[in-house]
Amino acid sequence: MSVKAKIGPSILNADLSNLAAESQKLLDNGADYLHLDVMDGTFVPNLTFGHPMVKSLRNKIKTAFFETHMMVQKPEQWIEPMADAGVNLYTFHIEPVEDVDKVSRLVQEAGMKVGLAIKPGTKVEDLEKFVSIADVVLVMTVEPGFGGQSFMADMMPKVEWLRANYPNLDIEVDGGVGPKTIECCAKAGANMIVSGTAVVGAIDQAEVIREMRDVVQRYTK
Ligand SMILES: O=C(CO)[C@@H](O)[C@H](O)COP(=O)(O)O
Ligand SMILES: [Fe+2]
Repeated sequence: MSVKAKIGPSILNADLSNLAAESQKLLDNGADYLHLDVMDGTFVPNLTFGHPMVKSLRNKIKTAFFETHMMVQKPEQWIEPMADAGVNLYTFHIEPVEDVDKVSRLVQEAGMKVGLAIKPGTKVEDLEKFVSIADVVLVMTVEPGFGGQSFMADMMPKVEWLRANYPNLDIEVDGGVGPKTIECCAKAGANMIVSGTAVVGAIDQAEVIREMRDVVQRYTK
């Protein structure tokens, strides 16, 4: 296996009125990348922010790696604006998309890496046919839409299956991940860890990030 352990805090439950400072604090505390949750109120029953907010954040934070987790019904609609906003990794859900290959190509042509996400109810086999075009696959460990939910350990067989079949693939987990659930994710084979509440709400963010990275590193060696 030659994948790197990376911790990407989700800023969903941070103080969004103070997004740049909250994001910079996470980076200063050791975050490897920022996970920006974009929700359109249709694909999921919640609404967050779009490319204008991401672009404003990019103006303040020049070099960090930005992932947008696109919980939207029409991911093809936001490719150009998100590329223009300075997004590095454009992760979209395959469920509402008719032609995943085509949308992935458009993401690449716009200069971003491709992330493909599945909801808890989606079989890993549905993702398998697109793995070759993906830079990252995201296995959701909660129903998308809200931060602060409980981790679904029953999603781990999907991660195990992906790791067994794709030793060098970047496999991300998202939802309810923190110090209590990290071992389970790392053991299954996840190497990109999204963590919202557990990191953002921590008294010592640096310690929580370090602790989770250490656990993942033990399994990625
Ligand atoms: O995409 C989502 C939720 O839909 C996530 O990124 C969560 O927002 C992560 O937050 P926690 O579950 O870690 O609090
Ligand atoms: Fe997310």
